[in-house]
Amino acid sequence: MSSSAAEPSFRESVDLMFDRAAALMDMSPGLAQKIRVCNSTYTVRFGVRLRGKIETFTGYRSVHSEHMEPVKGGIRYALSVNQDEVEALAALMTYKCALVETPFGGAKGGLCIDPRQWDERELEQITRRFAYELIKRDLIHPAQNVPAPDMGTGEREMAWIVDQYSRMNTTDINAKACVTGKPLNSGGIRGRVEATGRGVQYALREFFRHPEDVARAKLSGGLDGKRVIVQGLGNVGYHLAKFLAEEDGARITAIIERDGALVDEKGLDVEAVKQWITSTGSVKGFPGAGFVEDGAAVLEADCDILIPAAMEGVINLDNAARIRAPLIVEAANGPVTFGADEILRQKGALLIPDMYANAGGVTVSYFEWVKNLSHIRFGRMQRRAEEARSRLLVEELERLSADRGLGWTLAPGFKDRFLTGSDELALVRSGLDDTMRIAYQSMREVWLGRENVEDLRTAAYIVAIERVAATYRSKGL
Ligand SMILES: NC(=O)c1ccc[n+]([C@@H]2O[C@H](COP(=O)([O-])OP(=O)(O)OC[C@H]3O[C@@H](n4cnc5c(N)ncnc54)[C@H](O)[C@@H]3O)[C@@H](O)[C@H]2O)c1
Repeated sequence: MSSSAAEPSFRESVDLMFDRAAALMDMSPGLAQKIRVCNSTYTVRFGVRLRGKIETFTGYRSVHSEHMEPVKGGIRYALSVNQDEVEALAALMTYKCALVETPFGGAKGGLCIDPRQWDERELEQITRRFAYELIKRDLIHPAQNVPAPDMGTGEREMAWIVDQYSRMNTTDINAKACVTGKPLNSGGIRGRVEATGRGVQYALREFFRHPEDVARAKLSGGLDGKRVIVQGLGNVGYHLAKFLAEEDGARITAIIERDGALVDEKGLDVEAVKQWITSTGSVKGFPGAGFVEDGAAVLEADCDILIPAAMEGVINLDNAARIRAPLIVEAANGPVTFGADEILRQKGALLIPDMYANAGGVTVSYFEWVKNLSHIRFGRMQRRAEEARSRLLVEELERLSADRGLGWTLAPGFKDRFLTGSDELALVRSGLDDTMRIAYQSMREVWLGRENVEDLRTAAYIVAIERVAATYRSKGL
């Protein structure tokens, strides 16, 4: 995305960020090098007969670190997919999983394809063939390598992949755990589709619980009324924009898409914009909002929070100096290049890094994987425990009221609702919320507690690298 000749590649950018953090740590250069490099990248070229001729596709599955297995990371469908990008994304997965303590190594996959050029039947053929190539080599496997959706893929592709794996491994009782982000009827979990956007919301809520941190971004108060610009109204961007607007009172003052940006200082109706894009294929012509042809220029507009949620490299050496947002939340992976990161820091902007901000997806993927392996509806066990706790609480309230002659009565229906316990979605949400709070605390401790650590990204890298290093130290290389 970035155009300056001085800009490093995406993978180099991730490595430079790693080096900046590692230089502040007490770790041997040899171990740092081992953690930083990508273990392996598999390239596959395969042919599929489509529309009367043979089309050749190129795909990748990169494994960055197997310090824990399975390795985990999405599969991206885009024409821009290449080895450098897949390796950068795989490395970020290693650090992300370590930061939020999901017990996975890091991986990523990609297929060079514009999914909009093919119809559903053709996409199924292509996906099954790509999956076949990866399954054959254990690059999709419940115990070794578990993909998930990323840009250009979703539940539909994951359903084809799990079905393909099941056909090729008919006796594997854990087949459903070979991929996450599946539809519910293929072994998915409630709350996975929205999980990354929900995680961004929880990350922001946690940030705004710390007034000193908010002040460092030259902001004050909470999320209510904050002016937010979102780039990319796909899976991640749509959910986070909707939740922030509908549940936290934020104003989405601009939505930037591929073909332009919509702007409205009063706040855009996210649901209406999404429906418009779905029905017309574009943001153009959306009624009642301003339209800017050069969408990328809107990244530089005045706002409180800028959330790039589309792709990497969009804030780079060319535009970083003109970015006005005091707070930038990396919902996408790698939207800010290494050079841009330095410029933003010098300007005093505060950045919540990708490996933390968008970790909601992999966190809920972990819950889905555990659900598949345990062969029991997620939360059935916890539900029993919660019901028992709730029952004790209600009994205690009733006893207190009777003892003291208070005459308290519980609202009609309340007791029943209270005693039903939590459903799967509530458990997923509370597990995700806990994860985002705890990870923020661990990052924050390093950010504010250690000398020479100036920013949350470096802090996040330090926490992640320390955890990966600890695993290597205890189990050996
Ligand atoms: N899906 C997940 O669970 C997940 C998890 C973690 C991180 N991410 C990251 O979030 C980002 C978005 O992923 P997604 O799953 O939402 O993808 P998606 O394909 O669902 O949506 C991407 C959106 O961005 C738009 N877009 C693409 N290029 C753009 C550009 N140059 N300018 C403006 N808009 C553009 C697309 O039109 C689309 O609406 C990626 O960086 C991905 O790696 C996704």
